Amino acid sequence: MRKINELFYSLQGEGFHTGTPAVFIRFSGCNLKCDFCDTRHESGTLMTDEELLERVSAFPCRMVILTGGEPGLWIDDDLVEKLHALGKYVAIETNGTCVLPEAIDWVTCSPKQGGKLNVKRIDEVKVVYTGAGQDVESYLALPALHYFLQPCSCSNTEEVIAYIKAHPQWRLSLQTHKLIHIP
Ligand SMILES: C[S@@+](CC[C@H](N)C(=O)[O-])C[C@H]1O[C@@H](n2cnc3c(N)ncnc32)[C@H](O)[C@@H]1O
Ligand SMILES: Nc1nc2[nH]cc(C(=O)O)c2c(=O)[nH]1
Ligand code: SF4
Ligand SMILES: [Mg+2]
Repeated sequence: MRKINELFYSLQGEGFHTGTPAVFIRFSGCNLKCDFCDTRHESGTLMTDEELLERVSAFPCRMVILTGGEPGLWIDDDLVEKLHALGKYVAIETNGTCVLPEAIDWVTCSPKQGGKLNVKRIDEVKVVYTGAGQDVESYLALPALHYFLQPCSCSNTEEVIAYIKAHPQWRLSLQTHKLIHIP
C-alpha cells in the first residue's frame, strides 16, 4: 500500500515539460519542512497498486508525475515497472534526498538547503528562488540537462528575472498553473 494525498489530471505547470498533460500522483508526507512549501500534503489514503493503476488508467495522457510531499519515500522499481507496462512516461518531482528507481524517465530535482542529495541522475534542476543571499550557484555544479529558477509562490518574479539576466546559465520556470488557475 502507498499513501496518496491526491491524484488529479492537469497540465505540468512548471519546468521543462510545462504545458504537457499529466496525471499527478501526490504522495503523503515529506522528510523536509521547507518554510515556503506551497502544498498541504500530510493527509492521505492508503491505496493498493491495483487501485492506483486503475485511477491512472482513467486518463488518456502518457505522462504521470510522481510528486508529494516527497514521492521518493513511497516509490520503488515495481511501481515504475507497472506504470511502464501501462505505456506511461514516468516523471518525478523530488527534493533529491532519496535513492530513486533507475527506470524513472524524467527526474526533476529541486534541491533544498540542508537536504543531502542522494539522487544518481537528474534531468532538470529546479530551484525555488527565495531571495537575494540564497546560494544557488552551487546547484549549477550538479550534472543535469537543464537548470531552472522558480519564483517563490509567484511573488518575486521580477527579482528572479533580474538574477537570471545577470546569471544566464539559468532559465525561468513559472508556476503557470497558478497563473491560469488550474490544479
Ligand atoms: C511541493 S514539491 C513536491 C516534490 C518534492 N518534495 C520537492 O520539493 O521537489 C513540488 C515542487 O514545488 C516546488 N515548490 C514548493 N513550494 C513552492 C513555492 N512556494 N513556490 C514555488 N515553488 C514551490 C518544489 O521546490 C518542487 O519543485
Ligand atoms: N499543474 C501543476 N503542475 C505541477 N508541477 C509540479 C507540481 C507539484 O506540486 O509537484 C505541480 C502542481 O501541483 N500542479
Ligand atoms: S521538500 Fe518539497 S514537499 Fe517537502 S516541504 Fe519542501 S517543498 Fe514541500
Ligand atoms: Mg504544486
